[in-house]
Amino acid sequence: MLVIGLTGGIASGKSTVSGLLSSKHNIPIIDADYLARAVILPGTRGYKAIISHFGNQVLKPDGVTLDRQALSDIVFNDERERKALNSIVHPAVRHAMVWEVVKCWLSGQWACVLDVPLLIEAGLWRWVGEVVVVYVNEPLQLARLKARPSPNPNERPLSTTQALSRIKAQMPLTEKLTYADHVLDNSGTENELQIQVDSLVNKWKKQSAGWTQKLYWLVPPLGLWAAFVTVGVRWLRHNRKIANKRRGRGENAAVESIPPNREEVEMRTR
Ligand SMILES: CC(C)(COP(=O)(O)OP(=O)(O)OC[C@H]1O[C@@H](n2cnc3c(N)ncnc32)[C@H](O)[C@@H]1O)[C@@H](O)C(=O)NCCC(=O)NCCS
Ligand SMILES: Nc1ncnc2c1ncn2[C@@H]1O[C@H](COP(=O)(O)OP(=O)(O)OP(=O)(O)O)[C@@H](O)[C@H]1O
Repeated sequence: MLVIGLTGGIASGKSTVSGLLSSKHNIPIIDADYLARAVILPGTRGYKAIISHFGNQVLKPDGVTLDRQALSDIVFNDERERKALNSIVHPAVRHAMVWEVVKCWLSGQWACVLDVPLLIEAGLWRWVGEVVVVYVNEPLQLARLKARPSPNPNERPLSTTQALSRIKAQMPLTEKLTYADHVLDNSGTENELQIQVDSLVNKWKKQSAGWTQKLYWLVPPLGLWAAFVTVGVRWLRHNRKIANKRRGRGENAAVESIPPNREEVEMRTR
């Protein structure tokens, strides 16, 4: 089974891509944001740890529900507090994710997607077969983040300062590109994004169509061996990229691997 790690920057379009992968191509999605919510619901160990660390200031007036906005204001403005929250939530999310992958494998899926905003930062990129980064430049990212409707209608849209502090809480997207096996450039329309997604899925389908995939499923030790080889090759390839980057070549190569966005094309042709 092909385990695909899908990442990007905040509001770069990961959910839009995973929506396409799920609805159009029927690929199961394991959504880290969803799991991160589930592991801190009232009564869970995560919930108790959050209250014990952050206190009642992160509770709504009902005294039970977590006030996500209040928690965001703290963690997106203070790296130490963000690390504290991560250390509560991330182990539980990782645990839940492993189970979801096992369930996909047992049900005979040919692929599954881990939609994880912090795939690179948390080191999970090492454990997937393919890393896909959804890319937009920062001005477009900021504009889309501010324009995105909040799931809670009572919440005000993010200010520029709030939006920037969320963007800065993650590794710069250009740096994430150095980890990518595939880059989806989301600077254009959703239709243009869909064309890139379709072509990537076709490539994966061809790659997974052979008898070896069926053999790996039927003979689990072989499947495990193939997974170890994939992970080992990924580490070696990335170390080589980093070594090239240190020699001053790799970073440009990664950035050049994405198509120029519309504004850049317009500027170049002016
Ligand atoms: C801070 C919280 C309460 C904000 O909740 P809110 O509903 O406003 O946002 P939501 O959960 O939908 O996250 C939106 C986006 O913010 C970014 N983000 C969330 N948490 C983090 C973090 N710790 N560091 C960097 N970026 C983050 C991601 O890109 C995510 O997709 C929540 O995101 C949270 O519990 N974060 C810690 C867990 C985490 O790291 N989640 C990311 C996936 S594991
Ligand atoms: N090609 C596009 N053109 C215009 N708007 C887009 C495009 N792709 C995504 N959007 C919009 O940008 C916003 C962010 O997209 P999306 O929610 O998919 O990003 P995300 O990377 O999943 O964000 P997060 O990390 O916060 O979960 C959404 O409002 C979405 O509708």
